Amino acid sequence: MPNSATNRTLMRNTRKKKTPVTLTERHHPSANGSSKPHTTRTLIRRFHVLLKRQRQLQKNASSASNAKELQDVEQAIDQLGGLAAYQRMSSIGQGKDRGGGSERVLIKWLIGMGMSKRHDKGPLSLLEVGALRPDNYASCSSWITATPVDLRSTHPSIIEQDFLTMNVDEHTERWDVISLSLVVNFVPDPKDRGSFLIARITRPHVLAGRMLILAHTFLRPSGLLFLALPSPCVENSRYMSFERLQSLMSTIGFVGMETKWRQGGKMAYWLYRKTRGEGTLEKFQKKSVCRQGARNNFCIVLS
Ligand SMILES: C[S@@+](CC[C@H](N)C(=O)[O-])C[C@H]1O[C@@H](n2cnc3c(N)ncnc32)[C@H](O)[C@@H]1O
Repeated sequence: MPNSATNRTLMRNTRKKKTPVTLTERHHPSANGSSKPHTTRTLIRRFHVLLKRQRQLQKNASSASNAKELQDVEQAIDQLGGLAAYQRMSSIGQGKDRGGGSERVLIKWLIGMGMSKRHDKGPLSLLEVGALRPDNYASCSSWITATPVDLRSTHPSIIEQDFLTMNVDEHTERWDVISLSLVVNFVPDPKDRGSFLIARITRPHVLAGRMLILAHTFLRPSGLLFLALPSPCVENSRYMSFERLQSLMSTIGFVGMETKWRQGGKMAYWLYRKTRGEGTLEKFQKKSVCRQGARNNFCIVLS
């Protein structure tokens, strides 16, 4: 069960005290930018395009033309404010005035499953990976003890930690719930990653698969995984579909409990329960085309 020792152990190894980004980056041009939904979305989209191009160019940075373009792309990312500005924009997008963040979907599902009333078992320990706000679960503090972590902390209460480098011995079967909301589709620049080893793996689809497998390892038996992705990742990807995702998840060892999405919508959400993996990972070790035509390239590979 969650306790302050959980947080203390994590913090002892990894935590760096951070000044809230709202204080440190007030000087940056994008810090005072408009928070109109349109502006926010446009900036987030621009970030995605630049980050994707950056990854493509990094694969062959030894060619002179690529190196030059890479420099330009990195300059453009810096001009937008880098990961800090991207996080700020995503955080604005999560605001209550925009319908709130994904945590509202998870909380509703957990309440529906009776999790807010299991008084004898104590509060649920929830690891929130990719947390932009420290208090997403504050309204449920009597039955959820949340531990927010992010690659780049934007608040002193958010632990600065790469999920992919969390200590496996320490975290195996430790968590009741893990939230991966808009994280599996987001693989930032290697220089934003703490670990050199992980930094060398730049293939986002491999990191995405690794996150899901780690989440399975870190959950208690029958623990719950909350996954949120932009709908196009499954609705309009060359390499991913709802069927393939379901098959991949049951291979890792997740059984679907809840799903929420609508055709042409922005977001898709799933709640899975940890179970035993079925079959072998082999089928998911390589990209496999699900749809032809002009599609996005979102993909998850289990290696
Ligand atoms: C698009 S934001 C999503 C924020 C929020 N969870 C939401 O649903 O709106 C993605 C966040 O995930 C974080 N992130 C990505 N990979 C991560 C990793 N391996 N470990 C921890 N945080 C990670 C990024 O730093 C970024 O702040």
